[in-house]
Amino acid sequence: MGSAASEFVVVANRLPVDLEKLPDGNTRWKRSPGGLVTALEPILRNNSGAWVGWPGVPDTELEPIELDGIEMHPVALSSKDVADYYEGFSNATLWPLYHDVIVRPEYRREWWNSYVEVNRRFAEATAEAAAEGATVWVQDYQLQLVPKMLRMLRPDLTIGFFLHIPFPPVELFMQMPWRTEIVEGLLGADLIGFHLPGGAENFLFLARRLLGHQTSRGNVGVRSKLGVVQVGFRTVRVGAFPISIASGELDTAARAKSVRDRARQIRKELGNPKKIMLGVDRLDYTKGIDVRLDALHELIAEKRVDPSETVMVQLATPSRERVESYVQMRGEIEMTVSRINGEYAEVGRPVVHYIHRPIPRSELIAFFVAADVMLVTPLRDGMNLVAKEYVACRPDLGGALVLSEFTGAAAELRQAFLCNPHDLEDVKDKMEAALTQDREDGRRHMRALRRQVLAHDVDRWAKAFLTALSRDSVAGHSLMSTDPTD
Ligand SMILES: Nc1nc2c(ncn2[C@@H]2O[C@H](COP(=O)(O)OP(=O)(O)O)[C@@H](O)[C@H]2O)c(=O)[nH]1
Ligand SMILES: O=P(O)(O)OC[C@H]1O[C@H](O[C@H]2O[C@H](CO)[C@@H](O)[C@H](O)[C@H]2O)[C@H](O)[C@@H](O)[C@@H]1O
Repeated sequence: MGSAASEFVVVANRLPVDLEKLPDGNTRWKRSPGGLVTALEPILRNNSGAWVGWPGVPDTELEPIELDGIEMHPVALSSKDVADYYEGFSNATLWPLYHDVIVRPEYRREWWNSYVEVNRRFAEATAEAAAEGATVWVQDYQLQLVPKMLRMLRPDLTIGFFLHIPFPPVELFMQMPWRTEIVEGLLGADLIGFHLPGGAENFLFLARRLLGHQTSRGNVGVRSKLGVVQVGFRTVRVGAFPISIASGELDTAARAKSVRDRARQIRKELGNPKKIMLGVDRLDYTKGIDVRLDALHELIAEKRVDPSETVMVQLATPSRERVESYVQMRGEIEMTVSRINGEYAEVGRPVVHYIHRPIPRSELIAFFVAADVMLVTPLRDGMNLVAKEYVACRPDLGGALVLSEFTGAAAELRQAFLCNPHDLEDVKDKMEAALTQDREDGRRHMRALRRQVLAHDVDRWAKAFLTALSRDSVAGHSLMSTDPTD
């Protein structure tokens, strides 16, 4: 154990900040992309803990540093680690496998070897950072071997693991050449969390069938009724904890005069259209950006949407830009945007406004406030925080949410215009219904959505998970554990 001694440690592939190297040779920290960071950063900031993660640039060794009340422990990755562990095994093997094989996962032994080696590095860095008896919370698919490795290094720790992406059906998971090692790696934790009961149940089935462990049977509840796996003398619990956002903060931010003014200005800058539709995503093939563009294209062609009255804004944050499937998808999306604009735009009035760079958070909130229809159409998504953020930003009860059934968020946001992204006619119908909804119906739906999002914020998510993880609740439960954590 090192001299550092944090009682609470988050371990994630990325630190919440990326180191940016400027052209003049200086460096600065900027916020990292994605929902995991959005969710966890405020929790750690308010609970003064440590965060172990990669600073986002290769070949850079950094000392621990305190930023915004969080003790950052950077883990160095070489360019080869980034290519093999991050772009390779994490994002060209696990990511597509866990997202229903939307693109074909590649199983390469050298990527797996790198994944094992980098997971060991993270486990060692965490063992150094954690105080005797500390609680460690390991995050996501990039680090599934860390729980077991860390338990071997530091049996005194309480270890939680949370998976932010879907856990796939058994038939798909069984493709994985290193399936046993992954399930064993996860079983090093005391508590394994998934967004949805279905993921937890898939995992329990595998622990039983693949590794022959005794497990509980029957359904897992949401923030309640945990499943149990008996691993020798240890009992590992498995549960569903749907993640959320800092909804109160967003609600307040969206009410600010400056934000409302900016929202009005955005509408003006877009040519004062009758309706603004909005998409906000990392540029990822799971997000179904192509689906909503194709739907819009057909709706215009069928004269169900008038391009002189309706615009779409697609904010697409660059992501995983060296992974081949991402390069290809970017080309296809940009081609579709050009085609729609080529066919239907007037000079100075594009139909689709496409921005391929991150925008500041305050600007993003103003876009949420301005948008009449929010388009969230992933083919598969663990949760999708953007859908919840849009709802939190509508204290005026305006707007409409078109939401794919294949997101984790759809399990909670039942009053949205739910659609099947594999059925283009359904997506078109829901987009049209959202554009033409009756004002009072819209307000009623938004009120119900907001009740859900404001009551279940990210603090409640973390509290539910950490309460279930705490040592008291670990002690003395049996294979029939049903402890409520709500
Ligand atoms: N500030 C900022 N945040 C963004 C931008 N694009 C996406 N985000 C945030 O990134 C997060 C995306 O989370 P989520 O929808 O769960 O999808 P994920 O990218 O797969 O984690 C949300 O908190 C978004 O608000 C952007 O351009 N600027
Ligand atoms: O770190 P990157 O490779 O740039 O990717 C960004 C993050 O994407 C994924 O986010 C997921 O977590 C969200 C919060 O739980 C969830 O709402 C969303 O559905 C997931 O896709 C990924 O899981 C993170 O590890 C990445 O940091």
